[in-house]
Amino acid sequence: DGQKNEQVTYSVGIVQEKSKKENKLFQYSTINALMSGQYDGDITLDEVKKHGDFGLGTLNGADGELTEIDSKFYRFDSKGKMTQVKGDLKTPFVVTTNFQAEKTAKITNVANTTELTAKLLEQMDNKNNFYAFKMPVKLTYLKTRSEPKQERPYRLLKDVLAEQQVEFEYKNVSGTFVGFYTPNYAATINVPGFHFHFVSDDKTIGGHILNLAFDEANVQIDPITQFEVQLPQTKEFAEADLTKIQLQDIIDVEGDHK
Ligand SMILES: C[C@@H](O)[C@](C)(O)C(=O)O
Ligand SMILES: [Zn+2]
Repeated sequence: DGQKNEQVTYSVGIVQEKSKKENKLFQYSTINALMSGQYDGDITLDEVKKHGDFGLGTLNGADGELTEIDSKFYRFDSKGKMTQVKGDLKTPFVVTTNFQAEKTAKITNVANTTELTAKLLEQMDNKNNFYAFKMPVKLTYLKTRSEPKQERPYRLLKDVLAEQQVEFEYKNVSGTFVGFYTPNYAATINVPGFHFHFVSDDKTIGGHILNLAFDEANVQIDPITQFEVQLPQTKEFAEADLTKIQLQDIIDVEGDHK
């Protein structure tokens, strides 16, 4: 009958509502506690990564600089060695978020962290939010620090870093820049202003960024509108006087003052 057999197919697409990340920064302990010498936390990295896949901090004993990318944790130690660390290690201070870029911005001709922070501020619509920044970048210059594992009785972080901070300088290093911004009103909770760590693509170079330079990169920007602080339930934390840390002490510890 010449009836054309039409093959009719229906494809049923289940529209997956893109799961809106809860847009939260999770942190364990506070920067004031870390600055006060609270170097032994009671949370493991496996527990931390339940709260986020992107972050930074340190390990118990202030044993090096910790950076989290895609839920993997890397320690850059005071000998300049980077290792991926196991999830059963504990941390006294860490911040993490499930990174989700709201926008990406091209940044060019950055000669130092001062210029970088100015360019990042230009991209921030609300400076009373927290922010996370993720930036694959080829750094033409990188200066980082780390510090050795501390022994009890623990000293203030500013004294540890003043005497034992080890600085490293590199040229032409490609990797991932991990940055956070905390509004000054939260300065006793987290590092006020900007806090930058780095992990090279070959996982050999990183740490806490003291200075950097690069020609061009696209920074992914994640405004964060909630933050959750898990307080250590250690005896030392319960007995610590966390009111003695001065804002200037934190600024001095975080930046490059050479
Ligand atoms: C270990 C510290 O150097 C830390 C947490 O990276 C920081 O306060 O910058
Ligand atoms: Zn740091």
